[in-house]
Amino acid sequence: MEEVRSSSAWVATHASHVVVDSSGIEKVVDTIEGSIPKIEWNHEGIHYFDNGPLTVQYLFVLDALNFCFWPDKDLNYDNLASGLKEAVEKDKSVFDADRLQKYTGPQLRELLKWPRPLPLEDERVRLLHEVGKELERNFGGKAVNIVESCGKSAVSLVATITRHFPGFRDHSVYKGHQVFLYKRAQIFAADLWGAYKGQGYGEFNDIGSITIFADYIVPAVLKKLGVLKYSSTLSSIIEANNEIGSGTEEEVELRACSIYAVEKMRELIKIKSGKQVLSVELDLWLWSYGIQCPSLQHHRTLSIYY
Ligand SMILES: Nc1nc2c(c(CN[C@H]3C=C[C@H](O)[C@@H]3O)cn2[C@@H]2O[C@H](COP(=O)(O)O)[C@@H](O)[C@H]2O)c(=O)[nH]1
Repeated sequence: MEEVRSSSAWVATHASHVVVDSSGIEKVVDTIEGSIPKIEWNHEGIHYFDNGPLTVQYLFVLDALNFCFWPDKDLNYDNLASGLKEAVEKDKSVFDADRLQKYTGPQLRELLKWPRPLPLEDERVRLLHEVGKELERNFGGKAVNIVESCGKSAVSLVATITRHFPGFRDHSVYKGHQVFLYKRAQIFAADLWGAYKGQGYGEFNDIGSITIFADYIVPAVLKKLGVLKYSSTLSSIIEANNEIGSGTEEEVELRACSIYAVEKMRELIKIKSGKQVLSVELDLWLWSYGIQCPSLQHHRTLSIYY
């Protein structure tokens, strides 16, 4: 996504709280020598997959809710993915557009078998309603129709989703510049690509244009790897587990500098080893590395975007 790459680059070159350290990038590239460990999509089989259109509906609902687990220390992505998987295995109509428009908080909790209110529960329910309503209004109720309308282009899939679904329109205005991050729209394309192994509904001729998904894990991993350097103020906010506001300079810089840093890593890998590594592959490696470091301290922002 050109606007994601170029607006993230603008942030990185005007940042005041986060620095992208090129020697840190050099070190990481040297250690992986252009061959990142191949992480299998659908680790531990937590995702629903039937090789058909219902999987597309499942992934779209999953990525509509794929954000902000950290306020509940027991909740994580796997709970969401496997909870939705069990729900749809039990009742194939559970993600029908008309039903998505009616769920309440308690019903979503019941669906996920979560014993207490979910973080940002009202927003999660509102976003389900938004998805159901727009799917019904414009896509015959089926997410597969969005995929089929994008002519095997991940860029046009992301553009269509961010145009029609405000909840996926992950952007900020930073120092007077609009910055596009599009984390959940891009990860939907990547999840399709991963689930269907680049075939069928996962076939994209431009998957290379997808950037990493600027969540709260990847910036922390890049900091741990010495690729990102934080100001002392920012470091102490994160170490103290204090919240960082959505849309603040600090938050935007953490996310945008992560995107920019990985694009730089990609370029350096190409120069050093001639290998064309995808940001999606780098992301999966960085994210998997992150969720295996229980001590990893990530920034805490209440966001519906990641
Ligand atoms: N950058 C990036 N961020 C990702 C994912 C995924 C899962 N992707 C699936 C696709 C292939 C794999 O097999 C995965 O199963 C979730 N997240 C984000 O992490 C956070 C959840 O963290 P925690 O609270 O610890 O569970 C939350 O913001 C969530 O949106 C990813 O791949 N990349």
